Amino acid sequence: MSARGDSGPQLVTPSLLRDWRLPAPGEDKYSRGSVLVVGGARNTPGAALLAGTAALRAGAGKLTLAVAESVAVQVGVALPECGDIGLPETSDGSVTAEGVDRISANLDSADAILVGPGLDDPDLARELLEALLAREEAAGSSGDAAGDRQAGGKHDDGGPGSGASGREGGPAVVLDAFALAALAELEDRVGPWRGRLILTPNPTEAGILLGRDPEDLETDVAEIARRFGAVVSCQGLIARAPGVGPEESGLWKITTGYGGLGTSGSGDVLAGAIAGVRARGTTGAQAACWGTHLHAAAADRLASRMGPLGFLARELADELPALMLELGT
Ligand SMILES: NC(=O)C1=CN([C@@H]2O[C@H](COP(=O)(O)OP(=O)(O)OC[C@H]3O[C@@H](n4cnc5c(N)ncnc54)[C@H](O)[C@@H]3O)[C@@H](O)[C@H]2O)[C@@H](O)CC1
Ligand SMILES: Nc1ncnc2c1ncn2[C@@H]1O[C@H](COP(=O)(O)OP(=O)(O)O)[C@@H](O)[C@H]1O
Repeated sequence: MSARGDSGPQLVTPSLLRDWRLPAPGEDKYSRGSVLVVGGARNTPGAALLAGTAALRAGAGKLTLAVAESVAVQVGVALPECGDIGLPETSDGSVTAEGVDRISANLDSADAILVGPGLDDPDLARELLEALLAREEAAGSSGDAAGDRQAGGKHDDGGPGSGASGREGGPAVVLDAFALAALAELEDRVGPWRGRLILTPNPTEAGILLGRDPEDLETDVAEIARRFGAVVSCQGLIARAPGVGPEESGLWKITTGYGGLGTSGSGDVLAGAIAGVRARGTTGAQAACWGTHLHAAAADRLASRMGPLGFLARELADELPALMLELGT
């Protein structure tokens, strides 16, 4: 099914989502997938909490938050449903790349890894991504499990009606916030993640990925997807790169949401919701379309109850289960 006709992007309507059903809940938390969030500097632990909460509200079965060690205990208490891991940090509380060893087992077992919410240092974020990519490159060259997954993995990222599972190609990698600025500097090293990368830039971050100011967002989001071999969700537009799915490319647009979504922490909730849906076994495009719709529909719902401004990002996450129920999944 072509996602983009001559008239532009395919609209993500409730009826399209009903035809593009989420995986059945399965028997236990393991069948609903696990999410690892890497972020949460000492000054911004809330971003990791918001993202993790959204992942669970979107139905993910297990959650681990890897955050600066000075705030890890508090994060674990604030969200008792998560496992938490303390990462090495600078004297300012910024997470450093040395922590990758501490999350090695989680990187191997997670279905979706979300990097970025609450990272606060551009240089350290780049070093963290470099360390994660180096680990992938080493796994690929030694032919171990992770490398086999990449080599043999299938990235059948079909559109509505596709029964493709997103798990077979290895863990999805969702990047947000400072991890996006870091990725812009690592374009030539992104190979191991191509086909399982999801990017959630706001328009500022889209400009950083493009290396110029955005002009026409439909064209620009598709360009970012193509350059990074990714699915991209930006301001209600979702693009899938050629080669990520069985079709050339795809472009979708959500029909819900408005400027009230621009509230502190909203982007963290969006990234977490997409990671949560992806971990359940969807494809990248399905996760991005579903997560972006749910995030925006949650804002519409809150606005109708509370008014157009003043709702909190964490309240967006709380709306997700009922919205999924209404869509029959
Ligand atoms: N409750 C919380 O703890 C919250 C934490 N947040 C976190 O705060 C951090 C900043 O997010 P904002 O949306 O305020 O980002 P900004 O509006 O400061 O910047 C937008 C983007 O520009 C890039 N950027 C910013 N400064 C840069 C620099 N010096 N060098 C290179 N690139 C740079 C990054 O990609 C960043 O995401 C993120 O980690 C985000 O997750 C926010 O999401 C708000 C809520
Ligand atoms: N007018 C709008 N239409 C659709 N989505 C919007 C609109 N304004 C904001 N959003 C969504 O809200 C998100 C806000 O995220 P962001 O600005 O990154 O928040 P934060 O960094 O504080 O978490 C955007 O990424 C976008 O998905």
